[in-house]
Amino acid sequence: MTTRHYELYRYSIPVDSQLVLRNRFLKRREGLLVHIKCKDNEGWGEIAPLPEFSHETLEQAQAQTIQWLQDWDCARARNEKLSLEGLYPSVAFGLSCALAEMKGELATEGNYQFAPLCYGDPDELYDQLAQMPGQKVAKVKVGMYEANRDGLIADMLLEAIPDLQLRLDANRQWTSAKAAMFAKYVKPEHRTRIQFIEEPCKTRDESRQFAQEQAIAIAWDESVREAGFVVENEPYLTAIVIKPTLVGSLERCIELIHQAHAKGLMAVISSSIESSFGLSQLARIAQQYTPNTVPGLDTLDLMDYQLIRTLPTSNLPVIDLNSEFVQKVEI
Ligand SMILES: O=C(O)CCC(=O)c1ccccc1C(=O)O
Ligand SMILES: [Mg+2]
Repeated sequence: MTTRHYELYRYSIPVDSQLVLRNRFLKRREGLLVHIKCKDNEGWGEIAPLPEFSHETLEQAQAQTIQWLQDWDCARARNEKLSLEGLYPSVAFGLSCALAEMKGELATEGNYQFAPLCYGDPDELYDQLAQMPGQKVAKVKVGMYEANRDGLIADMLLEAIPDLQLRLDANRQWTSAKAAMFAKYVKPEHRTRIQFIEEPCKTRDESRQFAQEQAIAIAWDESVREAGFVVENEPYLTAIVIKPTLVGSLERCIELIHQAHAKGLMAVISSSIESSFGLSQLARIAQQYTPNTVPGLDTLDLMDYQLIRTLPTSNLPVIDLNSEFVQKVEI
């Protein structure tokens, strides 16, 4: 008779309120760690719906996780599998990671060379880029201030660092007029070093039109999470951004990665502001499934602590399951 064990922990880690998510300041990042064990094999996963982005709340995710774990235990006792179909994306992702770890399907090696993220001050980028081995890729958030300022900054960075590739992220903030204003400040000879702008305009059609008119590459991010999304080749589309916590199970993410690669597009594994625990798993997923693409996981510095598993690139203090920021959830 096989025995299964499962445990759930809830964390709440202070984050620097500099973090602006659609003008909302996040004070703490909260989520769950799930631990499952079957005979000698065990696996962990992180379930952390992101306020304003996820449709599910942490309470809903927690209740659904507990129910799934109980159903899973019963199903396994009958030697049946239990599907992750229909679960909230954050729950499906965290549970699928725990299952994959338990089954030894998740490689241990990770890709920790993230694209440094710049929220506004370009000076901070210079140092980081100088220390970056290999491909120099940085990501700058745009669309929060004046579009012409965004254009000037992008052009200045591309001018100053000749081997720099830039990713820009507008989060659908620009009207077509503002997007054109941005482009006006980026010299034509610099535009090919913009790997992509994530969702420049309010609608996909406006973004497509902008890309063609300005000869600037784009990527889908928000669109990837919309119902019925399929990866298709389009002029100037170079990448899709995959935020697994917002997308769903590892299997769904892998399917999207395969679709993207089949069309010659990059698939960029990206952060939903998970703890270092979740980010380390995302770095492993990136290494395993998108080994030639720099992942977009540079969000750990927003937090005050790392959680149990650390990133080799971080010096932040580490907290464990006994910390005041972690509580066991009684099931
Ligand atoms: O993708 C990255 O490089 C960093 C993560 C990031 O930008 C992000 C993180 C959480 C929610 C939304 C976004 C976003 O792409 O705008
Ligand atoms: Mg984005």
